[in-house]
Amino acid sequence: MAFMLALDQGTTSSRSIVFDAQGQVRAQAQQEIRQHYPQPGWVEHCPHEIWATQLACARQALASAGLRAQDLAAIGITNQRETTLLWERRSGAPLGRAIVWQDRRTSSACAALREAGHEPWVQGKTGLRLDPYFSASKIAWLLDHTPGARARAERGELAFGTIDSWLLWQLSGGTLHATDCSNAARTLLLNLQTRDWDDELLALFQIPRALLPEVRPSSADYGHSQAEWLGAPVRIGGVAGDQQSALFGQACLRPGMAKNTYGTGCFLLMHTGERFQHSQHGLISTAAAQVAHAPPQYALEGSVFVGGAVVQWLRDGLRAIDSSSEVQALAQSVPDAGGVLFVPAFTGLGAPYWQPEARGCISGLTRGSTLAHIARAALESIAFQSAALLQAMSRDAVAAGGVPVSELRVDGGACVNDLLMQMQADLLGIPVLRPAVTETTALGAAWLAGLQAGVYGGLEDLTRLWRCERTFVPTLGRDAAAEKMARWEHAVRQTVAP
Ligand SMILES: Nc1ncnc2c1ncn2[C@@H]1O[C@H](COP(=O)(O)OP(=O)(O)O)[C@@H](O)[C@H]1O
Ligand SMILES: O=P(O)(O)OC[C@H](O)CO
Repeated sequence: MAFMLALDQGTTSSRSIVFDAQGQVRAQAQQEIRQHYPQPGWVEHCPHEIWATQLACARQALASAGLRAQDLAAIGITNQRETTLLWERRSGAPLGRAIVWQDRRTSSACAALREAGHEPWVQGKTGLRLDPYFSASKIAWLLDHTPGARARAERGELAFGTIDSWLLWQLSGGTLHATDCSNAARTLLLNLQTRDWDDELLALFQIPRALLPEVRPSSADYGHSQAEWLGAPVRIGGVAGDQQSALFGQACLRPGMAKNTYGTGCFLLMHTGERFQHSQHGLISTAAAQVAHAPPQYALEGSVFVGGAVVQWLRDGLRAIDSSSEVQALAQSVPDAGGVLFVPAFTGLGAPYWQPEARGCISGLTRGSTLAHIARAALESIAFQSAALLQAMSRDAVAAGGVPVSELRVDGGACVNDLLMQMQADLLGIPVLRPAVTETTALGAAWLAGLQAGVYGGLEDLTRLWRCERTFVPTLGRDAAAEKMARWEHAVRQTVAP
């Protein structure tokens, strides 16, 4: 029996999961990582802690599975994307902490580039917006605020990496400086069509090419881990950003197939095939995971900033529940939200609205409104925001000559909530499919690695392995769903400052 070890380095924790060739979880381990908030709007991670926790989890998962390194066919890496760090090539020492994707310190630098009219051509090449979310402005910030860094970068003494590159560097004992196309596509420096770093983008952000890792496909040869880490060298065969990895792990491998991950935020991705497609509806374009020697694949992506986090707010802010899992019972204690609408625009609204100044709003309250109605409206808000994204994707798909999305595959911590999943199916009017293995992010990395190692013959094998645990079928009439969406859109407009 072949086994794969997935390293899943996320924003709040490092996890490692051992999968068998059938895609079943054999063992897993997880450790939280510390969040550093040195100033308002800044978020940092310690690179040493990321590596130490990831390695400890890998060892622990392997031991709990009762396996040795020799039993592993390959390692796959998946990671929080965009998070940026620099290190010294000679010593491997990081130049300070990593700047996390959520960090907004480069907002004004990005605004200045937008005001100077650069966004259209940057979007044309990268599929992205000029936003501090992506890596480029973070790299420039580090070069400008770390004494001597810019000159050292130009001399080729420093390396830039997203978290995948950092883990590869560590695993290879400082011999491999590489990334995969799905991570590189989130830097604002990769030309999505040539799949190479782009000189005009490098010039715009004033980033020396000597800093950058080599870009490889997601399922490809990444060498072997050093024997000291797991007891013997293990082939590294897969690397992908966590959302593209989840799209792969959901076996969304053909144009029009889509997945939504319901975590703190929600990340919706739709495969668009071999075509780099620009959104007409406020979504971003990105590279999907790519298999070596196969054509590049693309996806459209949209994210909801406050998804499961609205349930955390019910718990910690309102103290309406003691744990997230209690929200379903509270929301189900009433037949509907009683006219209450909750737009959780705590930190503005992302795609397809792009309203950074919007703030949260609970409307439609009456004398009869209760916490249960608010809890139900909170759950509905996750479904409404996701539905708005999926509808935008379907419109883009149709505009490109394709067909609307016909089913939605789901994962993430909040997908266990049956009520939420039913609300989602009702609003969308398409089936919502929850897989038997909901660890799809790690599974995607394991599959990418397994493909490279020859555990699987091709993508058809993976399509066959994907199993549905439960399908939520829409029960609401389309007119009623449209009316609900219209009320939601009206409530969204109320959150935007006049
Ligand atoms: N039963 C539930 N119903 C609704 N939301 C839930 C439920 N259980 C967990 N959540 C939410 O899911 C989120 C955690 O999901 P997870 O995938 O672990 O997030 P992340 O990877 O973003 O840290 C939290 O925001 C939590 O409030
Ligand atoms: O760490 P996660 O799973 O919340 O994912 C973070 C995303 O990759 C950010 O783009």
